[in-house]
Amino acid sequence: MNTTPRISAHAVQPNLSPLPRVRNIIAIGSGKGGVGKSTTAVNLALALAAEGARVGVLDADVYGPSIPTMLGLSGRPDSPDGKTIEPMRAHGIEAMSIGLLVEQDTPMIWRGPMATSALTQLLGETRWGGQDGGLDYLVIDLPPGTGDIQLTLAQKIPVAGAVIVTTPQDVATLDAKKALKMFEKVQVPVLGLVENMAVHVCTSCGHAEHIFGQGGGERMAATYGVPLLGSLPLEIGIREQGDAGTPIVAAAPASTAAVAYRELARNVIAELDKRPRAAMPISASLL
Ligand SMILES: Nc1ncnc2c1ncn2[C@@H]1O[C@H](COP(=O)(O)OP(=O)(O)OP(=O)(O)O)[C@@H](O)[C@H]1O
Repeated sequence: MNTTPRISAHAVQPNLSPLPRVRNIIAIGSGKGGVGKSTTAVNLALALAAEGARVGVLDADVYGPSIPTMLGLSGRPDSPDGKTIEPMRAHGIEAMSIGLLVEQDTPMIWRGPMATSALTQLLGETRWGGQDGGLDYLVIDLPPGTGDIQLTLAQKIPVAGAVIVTTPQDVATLDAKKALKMFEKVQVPVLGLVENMAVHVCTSCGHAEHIFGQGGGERMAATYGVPLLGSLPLEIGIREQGDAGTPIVAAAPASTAAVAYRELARNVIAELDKRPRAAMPISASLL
């Protein structure tokens, strides 16, 4: 197996101050809620790490943070200097979430600007890659939709590319198109789509069913001229492992689903490779 990491570094939008230790920020968005955005974000992050990269994940879903549960994280992150926060670690990747800073049952009753400012602070004040000499990829799990938070974050954070998650269902692709348009409007390159819950194979009889419809992701990708980066099955193991805090890429790396996430990760890297290179190599930007 070739384990040589193929790490990309890309130009970011002008006028945005890049995070000094982060080479590529990948935003994971969706139009509709519940389509599997967080599940995709954590498994993609782990799959990128399995390709040999140093990876972090930021849970930007302030109103429904699920990354701590999906990564099996508990407790509070450390702040040795009282100014910056150490990211927490799980399954070989770094993670930060508003959910790690508040009680689990505390609702975030914040208006858009407050949530956005809390998130940009969380992003900037976390010592990403502090122990590993930097991160190759920081995966940001955005809240669903195209509201104030997503828009402001997309404008404020130097995102190398966005990945849009949808199910094949019309109501989901319709909203995914809005997310795609939003990224285009704020000049964040759309790397492509992920079609989640594309097919369900019965564990008893092997019958394949397209519960949420068939070909929706492919059609949308063709219509908008963006790649279909991956197609994930609707599978009980993906749900169970997410709930258990050991996502399927970590728990069952040889499973069909994990192999599909690894392919997604390689496609994301390949898409980033097609973008213009950043002027500064990571070794220099880390100085
Ligand atoms: N491919 C899959 N197979 C089976 N279950 C899945 C799959 N993808 C996601 N799920 C499950 O669907 C539910 C919603 O997934 P997830 O929380 O990742 O969605 P989301 O789009 O991030 O939701 P939200 O809008 O709340 O942020 C979870 O219970 C998750 O375990």
